[in-house]
Amino acid sequence: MSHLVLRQVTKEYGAVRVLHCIDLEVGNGEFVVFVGPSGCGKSTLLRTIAGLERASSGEIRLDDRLVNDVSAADRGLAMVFQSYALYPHMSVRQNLAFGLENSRMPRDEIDRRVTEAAKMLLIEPLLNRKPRQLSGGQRQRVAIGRAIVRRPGIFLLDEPLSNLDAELRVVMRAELAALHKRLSATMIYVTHDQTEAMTLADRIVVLRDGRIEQVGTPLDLYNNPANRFVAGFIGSPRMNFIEAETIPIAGGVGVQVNGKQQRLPHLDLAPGSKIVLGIRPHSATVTEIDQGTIPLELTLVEQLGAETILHGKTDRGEIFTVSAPGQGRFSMGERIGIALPPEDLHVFNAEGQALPRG
Ligand SMILES: Nc1ncnc2c1ncn2[C@@H]1O[C@H](COP(=O)(O)OP(=O)(O)OP(=O)(O)O)[C@@H](O)[C@H]1O
Repeated sequence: MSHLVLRQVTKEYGAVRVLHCIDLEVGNGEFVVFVGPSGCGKSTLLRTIAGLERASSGEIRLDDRLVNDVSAADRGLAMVFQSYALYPHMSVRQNLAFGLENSRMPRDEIDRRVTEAAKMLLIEPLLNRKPRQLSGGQRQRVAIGRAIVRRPGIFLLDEPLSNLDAELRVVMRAELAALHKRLSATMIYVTHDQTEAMTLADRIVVLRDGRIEQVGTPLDLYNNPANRFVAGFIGSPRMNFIEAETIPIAGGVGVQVNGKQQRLPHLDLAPGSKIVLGIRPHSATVTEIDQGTIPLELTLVEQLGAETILHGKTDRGEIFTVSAPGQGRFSMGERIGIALPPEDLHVFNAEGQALPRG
């Protein structure tokens, strides 16, 4: 179990900078997840920590040791790839043992570690099979086992579940969470799946265009996104955004929603400021079209059993999603009213930065 510090880490490929001044600390035993859209630099950051890429500038410290010039093999980390990267001609047992044999570890210690990892991952009966004789989930277990036997300071996992079907992903997600607890291991995990990030992480790092947008616990990011990008990225279905302009309301400012004034408490803005209101689909409520509610024309109705997800367009053409509890009778083309409870509204300025809420 190791602890990692990144200070002002940048990575450039030629003239293109793909990581910008990354500052981050990952504590002993922490499970940290990097999320962000495709191409934002998640894998590059992980590979730079692993030593598979060299940082262009900045410092990488593992347990207070500067490791910028230390090779990947000597950093004491283990990486698990999306592609599993198993040796096809070797048995599961040989795949698990291979890295240890290369380090000239005594045979009985290798056998002990292989057996222990195989037991932990429930792959003992598969030890004599070749990778092609395994299912996707079993292969991924072997890939994780190969990391476990090395007893690394940090596990680095690059989209390890993305080749699995939806059901197996959920099972493996739970197993990974249990494994993290059991090993008390430091883990850094890359995914573009925000549900995976929410369910696994102690802390999430949201990246965009090679920069950190926000770092926090899953609920920190969900409840208090620092900006519109994080607000839209964390939470499913994604947050709705509605453009508005502040108006003076007795003792403060507010907004006008469909002819009705709504106060925005604790908002320190001049009247006439352009803002964006954010509301999660599970916070907005479906009601009659009335003064103060936003009319929505439904374009898609998704019956999920316990809830109905309604997608539609406002009269201004903004796309809006709302969740109605239960199995309501809605049809496409129908017009409904949406109420925005003021206590659940997020407010962003014109630049997309979140404004403090009461
Ligand atoms: N070897 C390379 N040479 C040049 N550019 C690269 C190289 N590797 C990555 N990049 C660029 O760096 C940026 C970040 O890539 P990276 O693979 O880290 O993104 P990612 O967030 O992991 O994306 P994805 O989710 O699609 O895997 C991308 O714009 C990519 O094109």
